[in-house]
Amino acid sequence: MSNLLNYPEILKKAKNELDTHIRQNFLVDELDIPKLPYLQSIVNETLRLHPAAPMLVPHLSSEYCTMGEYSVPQNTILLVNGWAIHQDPNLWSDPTHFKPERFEKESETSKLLSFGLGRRACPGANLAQRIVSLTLALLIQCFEWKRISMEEIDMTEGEGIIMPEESPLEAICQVCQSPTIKAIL
Ligand code: HEM
Repeated sequence: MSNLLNYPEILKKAKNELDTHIRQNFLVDELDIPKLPYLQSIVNETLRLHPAAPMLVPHLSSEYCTMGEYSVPQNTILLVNGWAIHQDPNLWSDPTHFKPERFEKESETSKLLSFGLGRRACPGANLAQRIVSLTLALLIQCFEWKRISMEEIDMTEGEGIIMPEESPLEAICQVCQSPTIKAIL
């Protein structure tokens, strides 16, 4: 939501996608998510710039191995800096910019490490993506969002093994004008 409040044109585009694909006076449902590629791109771009697990989960080498030019002895703790990989200018164009459109190119999604890769990748990835997408879709569909002032939302990262914002988000949200949605809420 913080990024969407800093980029109102992206929020508007997501709202238009919802208005186009969801029948008037119906709440968006989990089954609608595949019809909302722009919303999914917003979720991907958020996980790229602000990965919930920026260093993934520590791994331990069960035997001697090599990684690129490095020799890794047995029983070494290995950390993957997903956050840095997600901002590598050799992999992403304009990497520090919040730009969901980059995921219109399907190959971009395969570069994401938000849920890890391989045998120990997150088994909850599918569930997490569905829940996050549905929650965001409902927040956009049901409320009009505004910043509390003209100032941009401060995106400074806080400390911790997950990636919080340093200052909690404060925003204005008003129930949207649709009578059906008003009645449901
Ligand atoms: C946005 C939400 C989530 C994110 C960003 C996330 C991210 C991750 C990451 C990065 C890893 C480590 C992968 C690696 O080191 O290669 C992981 C592991 C794991 N995640 Fe998630 N996760 C999320 C939600 C969930 C949910 C909803 C569940 C369960 C329902 C779950 C269960 C697990 C488990 C059990 C592991 C350990 C897998 C293993 O070591 O074999 N996660 N997750």
